[in-house]
Amino acid sequence: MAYTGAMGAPLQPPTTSLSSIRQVKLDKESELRIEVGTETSLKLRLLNGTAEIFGTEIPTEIWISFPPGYKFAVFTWNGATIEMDGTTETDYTADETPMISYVNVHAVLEGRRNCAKASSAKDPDSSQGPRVIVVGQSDSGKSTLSKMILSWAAKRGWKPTFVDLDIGQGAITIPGCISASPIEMPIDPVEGIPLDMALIFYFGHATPSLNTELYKVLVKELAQTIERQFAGNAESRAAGMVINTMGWIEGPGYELLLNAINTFNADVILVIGHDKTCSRLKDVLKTKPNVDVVKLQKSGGVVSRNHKVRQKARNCRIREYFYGLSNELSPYSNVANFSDFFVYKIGGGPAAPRSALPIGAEPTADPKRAVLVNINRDLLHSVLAVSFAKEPDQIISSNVAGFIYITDIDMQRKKITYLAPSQGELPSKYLIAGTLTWLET
Ligand SMILES: Nc1ncnc2c1ncn2[C@@H]1O[C@H](COP(=O)(O)OP(=O)(O)OP(=O)(O)O)[C@@H](O)[C@H]1O
Repeated sequence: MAYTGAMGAPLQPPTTSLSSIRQVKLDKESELRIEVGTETSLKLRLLNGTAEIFGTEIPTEIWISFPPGYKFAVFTWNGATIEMDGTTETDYTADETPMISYVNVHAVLEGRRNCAKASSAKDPDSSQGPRVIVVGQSDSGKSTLSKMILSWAAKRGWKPTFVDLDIGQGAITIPGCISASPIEMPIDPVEGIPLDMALIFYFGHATPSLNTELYKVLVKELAQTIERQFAGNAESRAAGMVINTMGWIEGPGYELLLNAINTFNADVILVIGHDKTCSRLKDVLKTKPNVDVVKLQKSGGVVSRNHKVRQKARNCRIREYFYGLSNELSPYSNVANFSDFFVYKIGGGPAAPRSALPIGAEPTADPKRAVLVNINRDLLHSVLAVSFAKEPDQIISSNVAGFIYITDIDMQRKKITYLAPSQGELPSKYLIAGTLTWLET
């Protein structure tokens, strides 16, 4: 059967695919929730009105490209028309969102930053802006809320510090890291956070249970470094920080959460949609009158990701580090001798010599000890961090310059082939290995 339209012009057969160019009109305080199709990217632009993606306003008339699988929402405070070109897995509009409560939090934080700015820099307490920590189960929208309140603050001219303690996904850099970065501009919804000012410590695993002691040590190192930066920079101090945490909030995960709250001296705890954790935290922190525990509603748009999707997201993040979001980066493949590097793993080796232990006691592995490992094919496909340490005993307390990816180990010629973001010698010969691997596809 042939299709003909007005004036007898042929029409395309009807299709069930959502791949055509189409417009969506959004009423005020509503959002368009989108999951980009898994195969191709989606282009989107704002035709009229105003709209933002996770706290960052989008420009009018400019097409923005979103990679396959990307999940996001375009929210409007006052109404907007959006145009999309490409395939989506799903897209729908929602007028019930927790955005008003989120922006109210932003307003309170803004007030505290202003008070901090107006105080004498000599008073370390009153000149300190809010230290916010965002808590919730996996897929409760913690990273999204963190980015939103950071972007709203940056839009008002503040330069708050983003602290990412979520080693599972990595909102600043690759997974397996504890990191921080000042946010000087609203966060680009696609490109994310520039790495040039990031302070990164490498934990080396995507789950904290593999070495909780090391996790705590790195949290402390990062907190102390930020504390020193705040001491010399009144502007950053007044802007405060927003800390994104892991979704592990039960058992040892809860202990790590309390440890993070105390280590960073957090004074605003935002709990997304988890009554039990909220009341537990209120109870345990009631002796600290300056700490506010605030429960916030989870957005109905937050997408749950199963283990496989999370693993895929981790791989994408590592790929993005080396190749960029749309293959715009060209990493270098380098070959080095085994003797050019010292590869350390943290955790292992005896905690104390047997002679120092009571009779009959067995030495246990020290989770905070950097142990030199032999280079062998076990390291194939590992992601190693390049430490800034000058000496081996500084490895655990040093941040890292970046990462390399081991693509070949030649045991006979004693050569390593690795991918690095740039050409030439690495900034250090001390490398840190964990369990983080990547299979380049
Ligand atoms: N309103 C929304 N509409 C559509 N997608 C959303 C919305 N809010 C968040 N998302 C998406 O849902 C996913 C999960 O959100 P997010 O990463 O913020 O959760 P999380 O609690 O930080 O998860 P995790 O603990 O696993 O890191 C992300 O892909 C995010 O882009």
